[in-house]
Amino acid sequence: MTTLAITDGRVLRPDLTVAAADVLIDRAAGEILEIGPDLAGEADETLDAADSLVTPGFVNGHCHVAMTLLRGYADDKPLEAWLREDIWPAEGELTPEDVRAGAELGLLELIKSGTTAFADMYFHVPEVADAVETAGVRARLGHGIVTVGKDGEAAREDAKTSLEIAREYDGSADGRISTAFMPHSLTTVGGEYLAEFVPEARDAGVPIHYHANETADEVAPIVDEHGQRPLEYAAEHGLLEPEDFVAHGVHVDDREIELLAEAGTGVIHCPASNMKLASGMAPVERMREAGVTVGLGTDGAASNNDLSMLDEARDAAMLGKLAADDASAVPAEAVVDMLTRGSADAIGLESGRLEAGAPADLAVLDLEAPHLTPRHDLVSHLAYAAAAADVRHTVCDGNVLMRDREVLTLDEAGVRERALEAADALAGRVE
Ligand SMILES: CSC[C@H]1O[C@@H](n2cnc3c(O)ncnc32)[C@H](O)[C@@H]1O
Ligand SMILES: [Zn+2]
Repeated sequence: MTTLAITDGRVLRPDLTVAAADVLIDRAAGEILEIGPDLAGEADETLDAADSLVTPGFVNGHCHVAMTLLRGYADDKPLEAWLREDIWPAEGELTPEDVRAGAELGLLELIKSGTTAFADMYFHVPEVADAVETAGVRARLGHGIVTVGKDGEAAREDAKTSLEIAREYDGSADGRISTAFMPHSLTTVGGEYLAEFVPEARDAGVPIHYHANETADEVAPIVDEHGQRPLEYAAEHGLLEPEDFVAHGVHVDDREIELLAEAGTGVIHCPASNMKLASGMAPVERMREAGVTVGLGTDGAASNNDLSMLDEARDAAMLGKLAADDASAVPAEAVVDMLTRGSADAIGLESGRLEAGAPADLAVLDLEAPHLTPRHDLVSHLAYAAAAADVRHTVCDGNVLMRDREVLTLDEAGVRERALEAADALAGRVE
């Protein structure tokens, strides 16, 4: 057994207390062996965490990681116009190589900001999976299905692709990659395809992930056409199971919150995307009070415009208070819980907590910074004051992905150069 010790840090425990301790990791198993004093002597390798906070690696519960190529490409529009006028035409030009370049850029950003796991919906998933395997993070990946505007054959092909990808890649990259069946949303995938393919996804044993209740404009047609709220419609189509998770959940009423809580279906709150596209304010406090598992996600870099989960945490706290008209709503502890355990639980991963037996997925944040001084409360700092640049080490599955701010699994300069080239060529093709 080879071991790694994270030494002399302050460790964020599952009960959200902080203790001075070392973390001893079994590298081959990718698991935490022990958290306690003076473990450096038992380790083959050490990672210094003096003056640092050791936290579970952040879990990004909803992303389109390759959309980094479209960062800044189209801003300041609402969802529907943004997708139809700008994003979908550009995505129509993306090659598998572009998606690989965009995914690597996004993964670089995730590792540099302390994220060790993410859920991703996109196309050209083999390229995303390959990049994830190289980068060393954990991911739940899926091919996003859109059937509107397609003939029956093309629509069925898209759904079949999602199922095949989910079957083929589940458990790949030494178990770091898991998958899901991913209909894009309840309005962009026809009910007949849900009826045909959801039972197959259940047979394949993979969860289902989709955008839901993101904008008021997306809710209205479902109510008009089916006489049901979107999540009632989703339940009727077998899309609300404990392993499933929905992105956004902004416009949910009391009955839908009850349905989510009863079903155990997770919600990934994406506050930055919801603010930028002016989609609305999710009732996070009410969902958490009702017992819904709530996690956090960035959504894609084209609607955010970065992939920092620490930014997302701060946004969730701020927006949650505004939505509830209550400064005590969505407090720091709730936000840190959503950033780590909440997202992990929602997307069906064991990570998100630092304790013996848990996956060795963690981030180490440098506390020696003016904006993290003084240190009354480190949970408060994580929720409100820490930033991506404070992350000094990132570890996933027992492997050091970034040491002292140097990413070890990806060549940063090469990744940036390939992404720049791909983005410029893409913009040229779309014009
Ligand atoms: C078919 S792959 C996924 C698909 O989703 C698009 N997308 C990005 N952000 C959002 C969002 O906030 N709501 C709905 N759809 C979104 C992305 O551009 C891909 O086309
Ligand atoms: Zn999305």
